[in-house]
Amino acid sequence: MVSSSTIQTTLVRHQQTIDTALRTLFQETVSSAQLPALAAYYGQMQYHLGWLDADLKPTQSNPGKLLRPTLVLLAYEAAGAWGSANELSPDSTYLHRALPAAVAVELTHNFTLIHDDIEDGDIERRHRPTLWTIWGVPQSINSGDGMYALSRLALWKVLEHRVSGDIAARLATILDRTVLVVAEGQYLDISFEERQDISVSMYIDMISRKTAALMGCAVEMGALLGTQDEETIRLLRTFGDAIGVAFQVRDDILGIWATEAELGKTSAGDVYRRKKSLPILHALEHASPEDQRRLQAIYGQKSALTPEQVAEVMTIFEHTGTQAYCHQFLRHHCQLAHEALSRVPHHTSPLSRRALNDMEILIQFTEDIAS
Ligand SMILES: CC(C)=CCC/C(C)=C/COP(=O)(O)OP(=O)(O)O
Repeated sequence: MVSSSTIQTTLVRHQQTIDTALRTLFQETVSSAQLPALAAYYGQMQYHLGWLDADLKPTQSNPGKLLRPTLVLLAYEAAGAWGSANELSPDSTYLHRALPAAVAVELTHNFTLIHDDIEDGDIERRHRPTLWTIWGVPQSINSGDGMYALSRLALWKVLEHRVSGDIAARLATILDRTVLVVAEGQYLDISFEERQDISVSMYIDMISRKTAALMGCAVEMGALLGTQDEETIRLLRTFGDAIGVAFQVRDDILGIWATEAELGKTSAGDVYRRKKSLPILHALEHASPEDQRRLQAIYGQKSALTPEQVAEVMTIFEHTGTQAYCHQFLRHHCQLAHEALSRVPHHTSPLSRRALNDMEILIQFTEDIAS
C-alpha cells in the first residue's frame, strides 16, 4: 500500500517549480496583450487555473496535483535530464529546459477542460463553479481557445533553453497530434452517449485517446528533452500511455465502488449518473441474457434511477464478476507501465534513479485500489 504521504511527497517534489513556471510563462506570454480592456479575458483563464476568484481577486488556492506537468519533469529526469545534472541537489536550474513543455501540457489540459465543461454542461470543477456558469458559454469557448494558443506559445520558449529547432518542432508536433487525438476521443465519448452498442474495446480505444494520450504525450515530451536515445523515449511513452489508461480505469472503479467517505460524494455515483464507464460496459457484454435485458431497460429509461434500481445494477455487477474484471484490467495496465519502466536503459545518475522510483510509486498508487 502506498501511503498518502508517500504519494504526496512524490507529487509535490516539483509542484512549486511547476506552479511558478506556469504563472511566469503565462504572464510573459500575455504581457503584450495586457490592455485594460483585456484584463477580464485573461482573468477568466486565471480563474479557471485557480489563481483568481470569480471577482478576479487573487485566491489562496494551492496549485493542485499538476500531475501531467509532473510527468514531463519526471520523464525528463528519468531519461537523463540531457546529461546536465548527475547529482541530486536542491538547485533545480537543470529543470529549466523542460519547464516550457510542462507548462504547455498543463495549459493544453486546462483548455480541454474548459471546453469539456461546456460540452458536458458541468457546473462544478475542482469544487468551484465552472467558467461558463459565471461568464457564459461564448466567453468560455473563447477563453479555452486563448488558453490553447498560450500553451503553444509557452512551448516555443524551449528555444530559449538551448533546445534545438528540430527538437522544438518535434515537441510541437507531438503536442498537436495529441490535441487532435484527444479531440477524437472526445468525439467518440460524446457519440457513445447516444449509442447502446458500445463494447469494452471501443471504450478502451476512446479513453486511450481522450485521457491517456495527453499523459503519454507529457512523458514523451519530457523524455525527448532528456535524451537522444529513441528506445528510452519509446519505453517512457509506453509507460505514459499505460498509466494514462490505468488512471482512467481507477477513476471508473472509484466512481462505482468507492465508499462515500473515500469519494466525498455518493457511492455508486456513476450508476446514478448512468455513466458508460468500463464496469457497465463489461456487464452489458458479459452478464446473463436476462441481466443484460435488465441493465438495458434500466440504463435506457428516461426517468432518474431509484436506489432500488441502483442496488439491482450493483447486484448484476456482482453476479457478472465486473469488479474483479476491472481490477484485473487495472493491474494489467499497471504491469505494462512497470515493464516499460524496468526496461529503460539503466541510468547510474541518482537523479534518473529517483525519477524512475517516483514513477514506480505512481504506478503503485494507481494500482492500490485493486490489491
Ligand atoms: C477536446 C476536448 C474538449 C477534450 C476533453 C478531454 C477531457 C480529458 C475531458 C475530461 O474528461 P471527463 O469528462 O471524463 O472528466 P471530468 O469528469 O473531469 O469532466
